Amino acid sequence: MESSKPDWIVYDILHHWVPPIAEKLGVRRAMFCTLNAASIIIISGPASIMIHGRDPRKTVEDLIEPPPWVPFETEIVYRLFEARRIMEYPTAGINGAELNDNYRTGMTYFGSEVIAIRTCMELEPEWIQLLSKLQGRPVIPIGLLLPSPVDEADDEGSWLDIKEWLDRQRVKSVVYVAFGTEVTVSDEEIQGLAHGLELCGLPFFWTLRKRTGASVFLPDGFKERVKGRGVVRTEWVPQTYILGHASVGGFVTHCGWGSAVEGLSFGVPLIMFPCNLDQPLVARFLGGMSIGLEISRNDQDGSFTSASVADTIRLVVVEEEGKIYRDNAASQQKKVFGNKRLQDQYADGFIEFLENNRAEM
Ligand SMILES: O=c1ccn([C@@H]2O[C@H](COP(=O)(O)OP(=O)(O)O[C@H]3O[C@H](CO)[C@@H](O)[C@H](O)[C@H]3O)[C@@H](O)[C@H]2O)c(=O)[nH]1
Repeated sequence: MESSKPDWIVYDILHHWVPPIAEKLGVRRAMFCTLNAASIIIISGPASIMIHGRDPRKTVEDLIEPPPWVPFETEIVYRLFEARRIMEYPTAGINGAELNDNYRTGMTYFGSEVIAIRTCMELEPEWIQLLSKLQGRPVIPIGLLLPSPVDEADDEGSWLDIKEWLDRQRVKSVVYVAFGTEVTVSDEEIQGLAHGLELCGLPFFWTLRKRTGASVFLPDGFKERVKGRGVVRTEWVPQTYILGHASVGGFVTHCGWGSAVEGLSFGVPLIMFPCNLDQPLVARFLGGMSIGLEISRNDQDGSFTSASVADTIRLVVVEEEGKIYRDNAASQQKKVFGNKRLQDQYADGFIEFLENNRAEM
């Protein structure tokens, strides 16, 4: 920063050490939140409370209710087994660990002049306004940052091989399965999902990255039984290219905000299997819009059956009773998630804001 003298620095929500350095050097400061507004508000409240460790939520039961700083009614809450996972998360804000995520987020808010956030007013106006009120700073929704179009010459992640397989499948018949880059899906969960995919009878493409479980954890004989119908890849794949392919008809997702937005930007309805962090909140939020359906799980321990995996997939992707999810995903794609003009306006607006509010020389 000292040598390049930027006008602005834009940083992630946990980089609490950036704002004091920038301020000293006269560089303007924008925090960039890659979570949606409802999720970040529910995860961490007003900066002053987070910095001083005064989060009133101390028990699992506290987390299954909306936090006290949300003044309106909402269905966006954790379930019991999810709240337990939140409590156990190593850097969770509510476990009192030094420099925990809530402290860091609080300090980042505190040192920032504005909050830029990957969302838009069409989706969650009341939450965006609340975020600004709670943190006492302007909040700039910068839109959903739509995926770049497919570059046919780009073979990153063996796209051309994958495309060749997708091209051979029927339109809107393939189930794409992926759980992002951070969460750990247990061996037991992988087994349950695998049996469910086998049972659903539809073609599927599963990116099961090594971090979330290697192919050795798949049920015995799984690969042979689904041969020709199912593909399992353990290395990085070009997710947005896959989701944009005409053969994809449903997305089994952990509901990371990035993945959810990508799927919906192509009008692909979601089969939701949220794991941790903001993901359950994203699932409740999008579930409320009926653009996807959660795989039902036991409230106490999160267990689920492979039959419910198969049924949810079939309902969302092919069954007549699930048409509402496909229709809503398609109409929301047009209106909001895939509306390039609208989303570009948000991004352009942010750039304009940065240009009009440069650091004083
Ligand atoms: O093989 C792969 C695997 C992932 N991706 C991409 O990686 C990104 C994953 O992002 P996201 O869906 O947001 O998931 P996480 O990586 O798990 O994201 C973390 O950050 C998100 C906010 O940015 C939170 O919503 C999540 O809960 C948190 O786990 C997406 O752009 C995917 O397209 C690929 O392109 N290929």
